[in-house]
Order: sequence, then structure tokens, then C-alpha cells
Amino acid sequence: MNTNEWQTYLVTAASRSAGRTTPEVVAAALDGGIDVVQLRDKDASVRERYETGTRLRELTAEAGVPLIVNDRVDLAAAVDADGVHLGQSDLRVAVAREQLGESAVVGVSASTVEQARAAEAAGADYLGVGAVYATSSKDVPDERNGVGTERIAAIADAVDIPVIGIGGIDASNAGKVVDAGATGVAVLSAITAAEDPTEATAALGEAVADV
Ligand SMILES: Cc1ncc(COP(=O)(O)OP(=O)(O)O)c(N)n1
Ligand SMILES: Cc1nc(C(=O)O)sc1CCOP(=O)(O)O
Ligand SMILES: [Mg+2]
Repeated sequence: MNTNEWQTYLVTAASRSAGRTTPEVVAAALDGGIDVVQLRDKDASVRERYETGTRLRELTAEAGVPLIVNDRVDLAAAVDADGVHLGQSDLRVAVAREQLGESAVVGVSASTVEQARAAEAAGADYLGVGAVYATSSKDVPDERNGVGTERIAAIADAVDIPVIGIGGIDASNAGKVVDAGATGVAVLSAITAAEDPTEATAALGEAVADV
């Protein structure tokens, strides 16, 4: 799977989806041309995430779009996802690969150059770097809730794997993140909470195309 082509990345959140279900939001984002979808939905039980993930697998497979599962390697395997996104306290990359197979995509969160280099050395396929701009979608510690595009540039210079910016990104600022060196941008509320998630996805795609 070519993570170098991931320009627009949706992270799901039923709690920030204006009453719509995650499959409804994902179907709309697929219509708008999203490149990759991550099942996150932290408030749901693992059983609920399994049920949602199974539906997302059908939708994403039909659209030919990769599905990534946040945090849980077991859930990624259970829904036949393309990979997993690991935080700094989740399982190590090597363990995830052992469980999911060599071809699985393993992404890792990094907010410093040191973490980024360590994740690359551990075999990560891409990095999620943030929060680029301050976000209220997640309880990010103050000292890294808005690391700015300078951090994207520093990390992109330090590693050879794709960097995906996350946190406070929408169509109005996504171009700056890619201009700083990111391959793409991951968004949650800019799509999940949008009045029209299809239009919001298309606008994000236009904002990062040909930067
Ligand atoms: C693409 C992407 N980047 C970063 C994250 C954050 O992951 P993590 O640090 O594990 O925090 P949680 O999302 O688990 O709260 C992500 N999910 N996706
Ligand atoms: C899931 C997540 N991880 C982040 C990080 O910085 O690691 S910020 C974030 C939430 C991003 O939501 P929004 O696009 O609505 O700002
Ligand atoms: Mg995590």
C-alpha cells in the first residue's frame, strides 16, 4: 500500500458527527474522494467498534480506499483492516506487524523529531504529527496543542516516511501543512461535523492538491 499517496485522511468520531452514524459520515467522505479512513470512535465499546468497523470495511473495500484502526491491533485483525495507527503508549510496531502480517500498514503518532526518528527506525509506514493547530476534538496536552507547521517541517526533514499532519486542520489551512512538508492531512471535525461531509472532503482534497 502506497502511503505516499495519502493526502486526505478521515479520523472518525461518532460523538462529533452531528447525529449521523460513522458509516453515514464515511460513505459521504468516500463520495467526496477521501484517500484513507481511520476508525477511532474512542467512546464506543470494542464490540461496537467491531460492528462499525465491519460496515466500514465493506464501504471502504467497495471504494478501494484503505481502512486503518486506531489503537487496537486485535480489532484491526478482526475487521480485516489494512492496518493500525499506534500512539506512543500502544503496542510496538514490531508486535503489530507480527500480528497483522508484513503487508499491514502501521502508522505511529509522533510530536517530536526524536519520536519521529524512533518510529521510523522501528519500521512505521507513516507518522501522524500533531496537534498542528489547537484542537478541541481531543484532550491534547497544552504543550503540544498547536505545534505549528514548523514542527511538520522539522519532522519531514528528519525522516523519509510520509508525514500526516493532524489537529485543527480544515480546508482553510491544509495547504500550509502540506507546503511545510507533510504528505497529507488527517481531519476529524472538519469532515465529521460538517454540514455536508461530501463537500467538506472535496474542499479538503482541492486544498492539498498540487501544493
Ligand atoms: C493519523 C493520526 N495521527 C495521530 C493520531 C493520534 O493517535 P494517538 O496519539 O494514539 O491518540 P488517539 O487518537 O489514540 O487518542 C491518530 N489517531 N491518527
Ligand atoms: C485524534 C487526534 N490526534 C491528535 C494528535 O495531535 O495526536 S489531534 C486529534 C484530533 C483531531 O481532530 P480535529 O481534526 O477535529 O482537530
Ligand atoms: Mg492511540
